[in-house]
Order: sequence, then structure tokens, then C-alpha cells
Amino acid sequence: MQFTSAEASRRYDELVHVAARSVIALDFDGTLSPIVDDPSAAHIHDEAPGVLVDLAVHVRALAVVTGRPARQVLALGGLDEVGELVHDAGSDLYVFGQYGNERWDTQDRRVRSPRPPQGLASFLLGLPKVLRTAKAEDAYVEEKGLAIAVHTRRLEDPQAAYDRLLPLVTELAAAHDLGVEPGRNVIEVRSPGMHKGEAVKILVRETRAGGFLFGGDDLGDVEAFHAVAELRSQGLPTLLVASASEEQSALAELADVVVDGPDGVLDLLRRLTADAASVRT
Ligand SMILES: O=P(O)(O)OC[C@H]1O[C@H](O[C@H]2O[C@H](CO)[C@@H](O)[C@H](O)[C@H]2O)[C@H](O)[C@@H](O)[C@@H]1O
Repeated sequence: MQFTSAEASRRYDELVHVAARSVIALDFDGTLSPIVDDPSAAHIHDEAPGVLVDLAVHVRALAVVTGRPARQVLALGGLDEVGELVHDAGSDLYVFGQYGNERWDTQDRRVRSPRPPQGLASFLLGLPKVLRTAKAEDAYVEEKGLAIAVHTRRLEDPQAAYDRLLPLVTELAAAHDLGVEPGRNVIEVRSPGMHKGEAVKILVRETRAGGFLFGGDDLGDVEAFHAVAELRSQGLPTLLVASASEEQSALAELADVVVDGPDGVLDLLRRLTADAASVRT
């Protein structure tokens, strides 16, 4: 774990002091869940549920803010059960799925989801031709209800296939008034407008957060980082955590703390739990 500056280390200390009023928001894939080849085989890190429940005693709320559908991340993360324990610990767990388009929380316990964007069905009809043109017929197409993700991780040369696909998928998406969300060996197509930064703002407003930590690993987390930086400029104690990987370095440049993948994220949360406990006593 590495603070990116002396100022960043001071921000951590500040957050510790307001931990009891703070929200800890984390991305799922690459942050709470180790990256694997098959998206449907991803699971929350074995130790994450325990770490989150221990932390819950010391903070106002926890949140998982993900590109995955909310129902799917509830299942892959065992988050319903984690939520019960978090609630018993006197805190709340929020889940924002599909980049903030869907939500679930421990007060409501129902997934709230909008209708799929118009154009997604016809985008899907045009996709096979794009895959053929990019010589990426074997790319894995993940249908997420509100979005479609084209994965290149399991192709022979994932980066080359990604580079061939990106302009073609972007063009097809634009023709259907859809936006593109590039990620780690994945290109997602979804409705424009909502993003993780909006989820951050909703969380701060609803919980009246007195501090905010966001941890993420990929380009889809950049808007959340910007939203947190804006809150910081307004005086809120914040900490930005990059779950580092060789695949993506964009967040490390914006972060206060750079940690080594999900293992490093959990180490940081354990440290925060211990430090917040010592401030309370
Ligand atoms: O916002 P996140 O929680 O980070 O979700 C973003 C996308 O993550 C998933 O794909 C990524 O993880 C897969 C499993 O480790 C990996 O195989 C893939 O290469 C990664 O891009 C997921 O499949 C998407 O639906 C999420 O939107």
C-alpha cells in the first residue's frame, strides 16, 4: 500500500477521524473480486465479507458501485447476507448496479431498475457483423439487460482484438444513441447519462456523509473519482483508492493510495477498521 503524497497520507488520517460519519464505496470486479477469465465465474474475495462486516461497525454506510447488474453482484458477492450482517452492525449496505442505473439497499431490499434503453435490441442485431469485420467472432457477448458487454479477454490476442473492435462498436452504438464504456478487455454499450459519479453524489446526499472513500480499478470508475475530488474541493474529507493492475493505470494517477489488487484493498480496509476503532476508544 502506497500513499501517493504526504497530502494523501494526511487525507487518510482525516478520514479516520470522521469514519463514523463516512461512506466506504467500492467497485466490484478488480477491487472486491479478483479478475478471472470468465465473467460468470467471478466471486467476491473470500475474505471480503468478513472485512466489510468488521468495518461496518465504524462507518455510516458501505456501498458496492459496479457495472454489473445489481442482482448479479448481489449473488456473486453474497451481498444479501453481507447486508444483513452490516445492518446488524448498525450500518447500511448500498448496491448501485449497471453504473448507477440500478439500486438496492438494506433498508429497501428490492432491486430498482429502469427499462432497457431503446436501441439496445437493434444494436445487438448489428453486433455479429461488427464482430466478423473485427475478426473477433469468438468474443464473449455478455447481455446485461440494460447494457451489452463485448469481452476480448479469452481471445488469442485480447488487446489487438479490443483495438480493432473499439471504433466499430463505438460507431454502431452511436447509430443507436447508445454510449460506450471501455474497460479491462471489455467494451460495454449502454445508455449515456448515468455513471458512477452520479451514484457517489446520491450516496453522499442520502446518507449525509461526513467523509467518503471510493476504491476502483478501471476506467468506469474515473467519473466516481472525479465526483469524489469535487466533494473534496468542497471540504469533505475523502480518500481515493486505486486497486492497481498491469492492465490499467489511469486510476493510479488520480489516487491517494495505490494498493495491490483486491488483496491490497482488503489490507487497507483492515487498517482503516483498526485505526477508526482506536479513534473511537
Ligand atoms: O464496475 P465493475 O464492478 O468493475 O464491473 C465492470 C465489468 O466487470 C466485469 O468484467 C471484468 O471482470 C471480469 C471477471 O473478472 C473479466 O473477465 C473482464 O475482463 C473484466 O472486464 C463484468 O463482466 C462486466 O459486466 C462489468 O460491467
